[in-house]
Amino acid sequence: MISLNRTTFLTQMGVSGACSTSSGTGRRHPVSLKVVSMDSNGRAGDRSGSVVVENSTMNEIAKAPSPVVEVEPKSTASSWAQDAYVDDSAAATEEQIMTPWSVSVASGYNLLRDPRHNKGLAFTEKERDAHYLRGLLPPAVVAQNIQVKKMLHNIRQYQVPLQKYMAMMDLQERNEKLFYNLLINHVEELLPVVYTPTVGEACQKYGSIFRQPQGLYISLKEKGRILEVLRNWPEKNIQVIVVTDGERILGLGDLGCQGMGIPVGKLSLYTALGGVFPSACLPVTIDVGTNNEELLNDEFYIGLRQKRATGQEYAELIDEFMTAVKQCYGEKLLIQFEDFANHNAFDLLAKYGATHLVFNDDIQGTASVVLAGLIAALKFVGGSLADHRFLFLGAGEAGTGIAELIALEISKQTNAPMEETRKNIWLVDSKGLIVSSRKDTLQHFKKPWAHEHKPISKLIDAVKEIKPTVLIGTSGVGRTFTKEVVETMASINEKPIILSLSNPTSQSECTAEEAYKWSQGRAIFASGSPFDPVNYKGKTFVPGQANNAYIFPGLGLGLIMSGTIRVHDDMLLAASEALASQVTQDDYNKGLIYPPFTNIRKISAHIAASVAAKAYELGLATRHPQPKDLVKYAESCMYSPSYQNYR
Ligand SMILES: O=C([O-])CC(=O)C(=O)O
Ligand SMILES: [Mg+2]
Repeated sequence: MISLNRTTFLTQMGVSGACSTSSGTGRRHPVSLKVVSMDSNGRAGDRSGSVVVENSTMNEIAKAPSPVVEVEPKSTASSWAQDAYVDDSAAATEEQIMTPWSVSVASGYNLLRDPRHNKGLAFTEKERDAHYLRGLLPPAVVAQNIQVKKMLHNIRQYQVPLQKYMAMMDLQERNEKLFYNLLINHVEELLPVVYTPTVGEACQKYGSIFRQPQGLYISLKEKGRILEVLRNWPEKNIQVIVVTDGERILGLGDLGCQGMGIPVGKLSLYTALGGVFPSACLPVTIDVGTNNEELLNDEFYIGLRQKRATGQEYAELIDEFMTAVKQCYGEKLLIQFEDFANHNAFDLLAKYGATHLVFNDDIQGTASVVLAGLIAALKFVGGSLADHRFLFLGAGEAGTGIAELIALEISKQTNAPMEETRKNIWLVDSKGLIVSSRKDTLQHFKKPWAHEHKPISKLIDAVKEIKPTVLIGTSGVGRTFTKEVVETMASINEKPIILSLSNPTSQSECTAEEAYKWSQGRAIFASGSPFDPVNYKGKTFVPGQANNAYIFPGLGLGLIMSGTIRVHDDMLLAASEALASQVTQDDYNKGLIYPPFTNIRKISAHIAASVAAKAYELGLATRHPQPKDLVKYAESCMYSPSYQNYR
């Protein structure tokens, strides 16, 4: 048995940066980190996690007579994963509680139940010998591509999308590499299963389908000890957190604690589409209660059974969380806010934008993807953004976020001030057109859009009056782009741009079929949730999916790989331009304003490179020197779902 100083050990593992330059060809040991913790009564608990250690790193360990290696719990803590866990230091007093660590090579039964390292039947004969797996597996050795084929076959047997979702989640909990291999190589087919729209239904029924917990739950019960709770998570080198409080899950409203499906789903896309390592991703749900009566009365509900905490109680819990994650994971941790209600989302972004690397997917990610689609759509319809008139149904996070980014892009293109460029952009909310006479009663994020106009209460009248060239739905209310609305758009424009962005499919403002049929095949249409191609009068129309899934994985990778410490609007513009530039002539020929998801890893690498380049230009990147070829660098940073050889 040998001891390693923890700092040396972790540095050798490259855990302070997932973008290590490992060629991926080296042999690796599946290593489980084991934390033996004690509660205040001195009872021992046990949390295990795993890391893969490069062969060279493990040479010394390999010489050890036993596969169990203990890591010295005392260390000069300042360099342990750079910013992390600084209080566990040599200077700490005896009264200060610390976490004793040990590390062991995963083997035998435990290895088969460790999703990060399990390969199932793909373990080779040699690995079965070396890792005490003899007899624990049937004799057949099966290659990963055959495992993928089998899983795909099995998933296709399920008729019900939720069953497919559950099968995918089970796989993620059983064999992570296989899960990602399947998802990456069949992304068009499986994205709607692990993500929108099925994830919406999964959240609604999360309590009854709940098997293995995924992610970290932080509820009001944990107030005052969030730092401690974070330490229960088995991974220490976290680079991205997606956090929700479950109050506005997609267009489905308050799903409380059951919103966890969203951070889990978003982070699996961070890995599958953006190549961020799964071990670096942490899904979090903050449970402050729910106002959803149905859930409160549901015996299978998994969250706190109380009405939502608001005001100071809410703010204090969020603040404790934000402080704790920065203390634990450092300045370069990316925190993605997801599906918070409007009344918190803007304020949280404004508050923490100054102190943390934060990004609101619903405000900024959606804005960036829509702007990309519009830039691409101009190839069909001509003119510049400044020549168009925009009307939104929905003036929440997505609506005002998109509107603001369009105004910013026009302002950059024309040098006109934002107050001017906003004037061609109109928003309708539940009370009608947002106009100056409503200004006093408007929420602050709507005020910049209150232009001079007589009040109009109905969308159809606003369409007739404003005569938009682009109609964008972000209201979260389904079927609001009626036949009359679409027909009116088609009577005003030769090629009306119609975006039905609300999710999931049930909340879409209109279907793809309706958009094409009611516009006689002239609409340029995209939606937040996927729709199948539509045949109209013998022609096939392929609707694009204007979903923030195009943007956040690449944007996140760009921020992480450059060590960026703050998100800047110019990075969102750079992401939009990079995405738009990936639309090929072939895509245009099919009527697409977004490239297919099949090429998403390549697209994400381009987005990441553009975002990183902008971060370097703005002086916000901390990884120096700047890599020469940022696209290649982004690709080299990406997680591979292929199995690695274990010695
Ligand atoms: O999750 C999605 O599909 C897009 C999104 O952020 C939302 O609708 O809130
Ligand atoms: Mg969202």
